[in-house]
Amino acid sequence: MTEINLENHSPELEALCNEFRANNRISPENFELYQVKRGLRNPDGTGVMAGLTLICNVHGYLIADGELIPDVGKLTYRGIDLNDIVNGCTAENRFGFEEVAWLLLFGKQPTKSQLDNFREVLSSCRELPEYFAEDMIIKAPSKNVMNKLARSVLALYSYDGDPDNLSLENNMRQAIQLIARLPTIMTYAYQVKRRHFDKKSMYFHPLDPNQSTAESILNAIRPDRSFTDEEAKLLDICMLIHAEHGGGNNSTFTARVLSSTGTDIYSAISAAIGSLKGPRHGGANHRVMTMMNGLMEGVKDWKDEEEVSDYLERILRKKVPDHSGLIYGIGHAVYTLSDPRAVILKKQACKLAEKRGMKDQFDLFERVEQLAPEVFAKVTGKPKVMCANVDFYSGLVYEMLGIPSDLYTPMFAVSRIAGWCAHRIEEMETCGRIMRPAYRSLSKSIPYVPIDQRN
Ligand SMILES: CC(=O)SCCNC(=O)CCNC(=O)[C@H](O)C(C)(C)COP(=O)(O)OP(=O)(O)OC[C@H]1O[C@@H](n2cnc3c(N)ncnc32)[C@H](O)[C@@H]1OP(=O)(O)O
Ligand SMILES: O=C([O-])CC(=O)C(=O)O
Repeated sequence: MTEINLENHSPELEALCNEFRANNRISPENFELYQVKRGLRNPDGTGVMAGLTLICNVHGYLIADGELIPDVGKLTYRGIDLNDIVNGCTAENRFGFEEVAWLLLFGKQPTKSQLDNFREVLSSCRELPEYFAEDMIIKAPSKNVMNKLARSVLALYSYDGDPDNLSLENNMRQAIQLIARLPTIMTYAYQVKRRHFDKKSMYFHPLDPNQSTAESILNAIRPDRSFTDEEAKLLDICMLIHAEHGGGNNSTFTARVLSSTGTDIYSAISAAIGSLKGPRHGGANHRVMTMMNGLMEGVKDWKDEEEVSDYLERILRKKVPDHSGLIYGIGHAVYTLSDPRAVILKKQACKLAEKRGMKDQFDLFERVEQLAPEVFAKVTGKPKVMCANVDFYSGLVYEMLGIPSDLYTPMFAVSRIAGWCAHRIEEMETCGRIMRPAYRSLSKSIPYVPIDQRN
């Protein structure tokens, strides 16, 4: 008997893959033929309507006479414009992430005393269960912090005295604890990754209960624990604009799909983290920076639009690593003319770049944002209104804030957990039916062949 060598590119593995290729072709025309909504998208690109929500609205286009008309993007949390939340918190010079988490979970802006109370509860829940860090994080390091977040969230099930109780009260307790603990898990996982894989020092600074979530993250990742109020407030803005994006984004939908089965919160949230890690979703913020670093090296004159366009064309033609053919940070399933979060981040990135002497880098990002749609149209022959999405400028802001690249996508997760929890609870409290779409089968009936008659 030949042993199967499972090493990458081994002839045996290649033979197995060829077996798969020979028996698993579905031609793209079949999607149209059977009216299957590839990617759960209608023929005009809009999403298939899969649910009702009170939590958020994502507006990116208008429909007039059955035609999709591109529009300026608008994002509202519980009916309130995201820009107004950011401007309100900035004008009052206070942190906003905790307030947004309350708004998303409970449906109304908190009063001052409700907010003070909620902040205290969150900070009292930040510590991890006894021996959790030792057993789940330090003893089993992961190269990837998102992977460690997902595994840790799943492991929290075993530390919960009542993990499968689906009452609103229990879901709410678990949600609040998860929102508070995920940043702690993230910073511990990062320290362990640094020590184990990067051979650098690892430090676990004590938590300070008086700090906001953004401050506690900076406290945990800076070797000397120092940061300015301005830096913490900017990180807080980054967190609140990533906190929620409707029920249809892939990770939130994942959390809702799992929740619709009646599974526990830890299973649903760890699956959502796995979804967010993907480079077409939250993982794009990390890929944007890798892509831009490649572009900075590959383009001699950053101001030369032709040279930048040529490089973007090479990306789309899959000639540049990672050979995905994607210009990361550009395009969106809903937004057309603009993603309001990218607009906010761009403004912050520009301000910070001027201060940090990184204006040339910022200008190059802006050039890519402007050129990408026309290069896309040239290469695909399909003109498309596309804009920078939330992931385009976030990595640049994080880099200028001294946040390590290992934490770009995890920062998204520790923010979005507020939205995931709100949607899980909404799914369980207001829907109550298992999600179960259909797949059209293209297989034909064939007879079973006894093993000694097969060739
Ligand atoms: C937090 C977030 O998730 S924000 C999004 C983060 N992701 C990225 O930045 C990755 C780059 N962008 C993309 O891949 C896409 O624009 C997505 C995933 C965001 C949206 O994808 P879709 O909803 O399928 O976009 P849309 O319907 O406009 O796409 C039409 C076609 O253009 C392609 N396309 C869209 N954007 C890009 C891009 N930036 N680079 C290359 N091709 C693109 C799509 O892959 C799709 O190709 P297909 O017809 O061969 O399947
Ligand atoms: O809505 C989407 O498809 C992706 C997105 O921007 C998000 O989840 O923030």
